[in-house]
Amino acid sequence: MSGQNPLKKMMNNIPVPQQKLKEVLRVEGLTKVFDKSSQPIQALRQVDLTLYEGEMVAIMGTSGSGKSTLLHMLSAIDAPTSGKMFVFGEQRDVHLEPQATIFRRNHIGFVFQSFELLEDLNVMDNIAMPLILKGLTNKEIEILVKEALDQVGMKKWRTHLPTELSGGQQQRVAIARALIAKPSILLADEPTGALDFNTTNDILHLLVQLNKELQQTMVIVTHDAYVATFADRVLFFHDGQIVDVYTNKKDESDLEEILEKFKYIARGEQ
Ligand SMILES: Nc1ncnc2c1ncn2[C@@H]1O[C@H](COP(=O)(O)OP(=O)(O)OP(=O)(O)O)[C@@H](O)[C@H]1O
Repeated sequence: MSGQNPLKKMMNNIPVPQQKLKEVLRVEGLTKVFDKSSQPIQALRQVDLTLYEGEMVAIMGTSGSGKSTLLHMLSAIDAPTSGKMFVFGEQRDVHLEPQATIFRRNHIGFVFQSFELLEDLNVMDNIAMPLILKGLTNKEIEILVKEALDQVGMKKWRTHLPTELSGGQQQRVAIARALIAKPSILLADEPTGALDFNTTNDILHLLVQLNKELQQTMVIVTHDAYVATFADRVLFFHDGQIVDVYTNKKDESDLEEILEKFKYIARGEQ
């Protein structure tokens, strides 16, 4: 999309949350260029974004618009080409090792479309993994895992292997694992992409419940407008930029309005 595209004009009218919320993570001028091949790819272009405590944000956008790249930058899985990152208001350089690993352990929980559970470990041990890496004692781990199993409704399945679980159950375990170390932000890349409609609903209700109970900031990348209706804000990406934002009213008009915006953005691609 060129600088003249009308989508860019909408940036002036992006609504921000009304209340004075506590800032958790902020990025300014985040840019990512993949330049290994002969033709460099600009995956993110000067993205500015603030994430607030306890909010659920959905990210939608056309394929290749930079959604996953943004999550990789926010979680310090990969480093941006340029831009600043602020953690609880303080500018931090979290993209170089060993700071990147420490930042991820302390601040980030990640949920993937394909669950990414360790196949040889049972449910309890998969959930415990971030705490083992953090060096907690066995007693501390036991208490926290028990609490997490209750939160995601997987107590009965605690000694089972991932291969003995349904997709929805595996995602419950993955969510428990992502949240057990009480991260500042949960990042989820298409968390319901591999699930059927009913299981998607179960997982979304679980995420909303945990978001409320724990005041957990969540960012969910999704292609599914229905999934986006569960969020407080929906950010629309196109060509490496946030081109629009929708604040959910949490009523029946949301789905229609999100679909409209998404269709408009997809048309802007042509
Ligand atoms: N490791 C990489 N090396 C080179 N190019 C990459 C790499 N990762 C992503 N890209 C490119 O960056 C752009 C953004 O990709 P990204 O995966 O962030 O998009 P997306 O919005 O998540 O897409 P999708 O919805 O299809 O998953 C694309 O053009 C993609 O080809």
